[in-house]
Amino acid sequence: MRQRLPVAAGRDALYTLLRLSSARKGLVAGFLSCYLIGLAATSLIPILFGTIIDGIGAGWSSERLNWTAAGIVASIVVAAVFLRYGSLLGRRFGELAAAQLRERFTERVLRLDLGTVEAAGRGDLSTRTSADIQSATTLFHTNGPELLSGALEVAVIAAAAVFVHPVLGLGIITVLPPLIFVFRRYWKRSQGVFVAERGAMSEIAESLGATSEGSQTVESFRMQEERERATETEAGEHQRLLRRILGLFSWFLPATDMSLATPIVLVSLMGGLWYLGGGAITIGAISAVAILAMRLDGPLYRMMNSMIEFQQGAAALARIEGVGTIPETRRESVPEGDEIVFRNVTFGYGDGPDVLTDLDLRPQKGKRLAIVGPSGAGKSTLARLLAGIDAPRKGSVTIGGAEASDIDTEVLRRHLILVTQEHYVFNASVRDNLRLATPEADDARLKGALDAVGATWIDSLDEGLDTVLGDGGLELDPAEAQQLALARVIIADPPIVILDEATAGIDPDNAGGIEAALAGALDGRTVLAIAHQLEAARTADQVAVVSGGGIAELGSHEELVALGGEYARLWAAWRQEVLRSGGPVPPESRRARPAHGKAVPAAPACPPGPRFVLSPPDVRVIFRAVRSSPRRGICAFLDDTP
Ligand SMILES: Nc1ncnc2c1ncn2[C@@H]1O[C@H](COP(=O)(O)OP(=O)(O)OP(=O)(O)O)[C@@H](O)[C@H]1O
Repeated sequence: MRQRLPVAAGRDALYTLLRLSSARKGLVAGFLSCYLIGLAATSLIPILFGTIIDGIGAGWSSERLNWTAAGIVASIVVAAVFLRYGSLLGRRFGELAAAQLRERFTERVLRLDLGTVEAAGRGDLSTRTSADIQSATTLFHTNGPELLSGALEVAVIAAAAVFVHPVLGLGIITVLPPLIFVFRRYWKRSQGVFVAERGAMSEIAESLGATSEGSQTVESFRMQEERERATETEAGEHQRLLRRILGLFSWFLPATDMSLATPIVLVSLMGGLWYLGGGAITIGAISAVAILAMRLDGPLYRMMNSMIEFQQGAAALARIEGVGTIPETRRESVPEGDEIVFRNVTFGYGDGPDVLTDLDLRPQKGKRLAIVGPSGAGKSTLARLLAGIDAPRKGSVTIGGAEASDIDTEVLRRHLILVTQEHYVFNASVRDNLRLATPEADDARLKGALDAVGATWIDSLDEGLDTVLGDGGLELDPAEAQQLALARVIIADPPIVILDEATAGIDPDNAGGIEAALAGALDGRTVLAIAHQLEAARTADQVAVVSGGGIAELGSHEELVALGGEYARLWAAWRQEVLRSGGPVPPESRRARPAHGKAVPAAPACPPGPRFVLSPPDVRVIFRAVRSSPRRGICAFLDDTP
């Protein structure tokens, strides 16, 4: 059951908006002052225009009329300069506030418990880190300033109209109560729908991500239709919400249109009747107030147009702020040393059954421990517990005496690195990607680490370590990305390394060599290598077999093969599999041994061609064949399992 990340309440999002604004009081004050001066200047234009009309009627001198006209030109210039500068300040404020929002969000996300992220699903977090951040950023540098400047313009126009003629000016103000009513009603009804719409976007991202990541499984299990149906359901829900938003717009827009038409009709009617009735009003005043009423359209339409994006931004901001409401798990323990102890560990996921039960394990310090076992036995779970991602239900997993799940994340990272099959390549140079954990590492160290993991592709890059990776740069394939991650581990050089199928994405013919090189580079570190490729187990100092919820066997490769238990069976099965698939063969098999156990000279390297798995009764016959016909291209690997 997925547990979506929380969404902050609307007032919390508003509070963030105000807090980010108050952090840049100078810019906000500059923006508001410039806008006010600019808007006052624009409002002066119709007032002066009305004055000219009345002045002509009153027989003003041409000099006086010219000066008034010059006042209009000056107002235009002042308005242009101040509004432009105000807009620049608004955007500058928006960019800075958005940058601060992004930084705060990144910090919060990095502090999140991996378990929380996993429970929410990646789509939720990735939509918040991409589309939501984008929308919230637009809120700060475009829609927010537009709405604010629009509201200011409406206020200044209304004030100017009241200044020209208090009674007619009230005609303009009549637009405000119905508009505020319509806006409020619309906002109340729509904001929840906008938040739901963003959530539906996350679901689609989650679904598409799962389908593309698991494409092989989808194909293998013929799940295409099921996945299509799931995506269609989520897209259908998203469409339904978009229709609701359009439905809300279908009454909001006509209602605001009607409200907008009211003042101009009212002002013309009132002014005309008043003038014709011989009231104390001039044509100039009526013209000025009518022009001001007409100018209301501009800011109000601008505000309406920004509304959808503003609401999407506000919904996005509530989702971003929601991440900050997740209580932070305090991790305060500090390990003393690097000794690892699993003691009576019982663990299961969520409410599910126990995966591990009363497991005890004490890996030897500075040695390489291979963890093997059947699929689903709990090997990766063991790694997650040691990496502090999950805490055991019972018992303890300690590093240097401190509970792994309670060690401060920064401290834990210095002690331990977990390398899985998932590697993220940052949109930065190879050098920056490698130096993430160790900023002080020099180029020689970076190159040495790349060599150790067989990343020869670096030599073919014209710009070497300066080559930019990711979007717009060099796209690494999964195996190369994995090599980069392994090189990063060598550079970071932590005392404990967990390799969870870390070479699984690399071509099997090279994986063995890389594992060996990696083992050399990590010599003296405590390495827990979870291995499907049992070749890694053969070369490890110790092998632990995870089975039945605990450690079923523990010992060296030779000891466990001699024991003839679960490991011996796994080893035999793996070799059979390797032989069948024509992959790299474990060294013991390369040396053919007759039934009485006397070693024979190693067979020459095999050319590509058909391979056969032989059962023990065939051994002698084939031996003779290989010895007597070495040039016939027969290449035999003898299965020496009992
Ligand atoms: N996040 C999870 N939520 C629920 N169950 C999980 C989760 N991860 C693993 N499991 C279950 O826990 C059990 C142990 O899984 P784990 O991945 O540790 O096994 P494994 O030995 O590493 O398997 P494999 O060799 O196939 O990777 C399995 O039954 C698996 O389905």
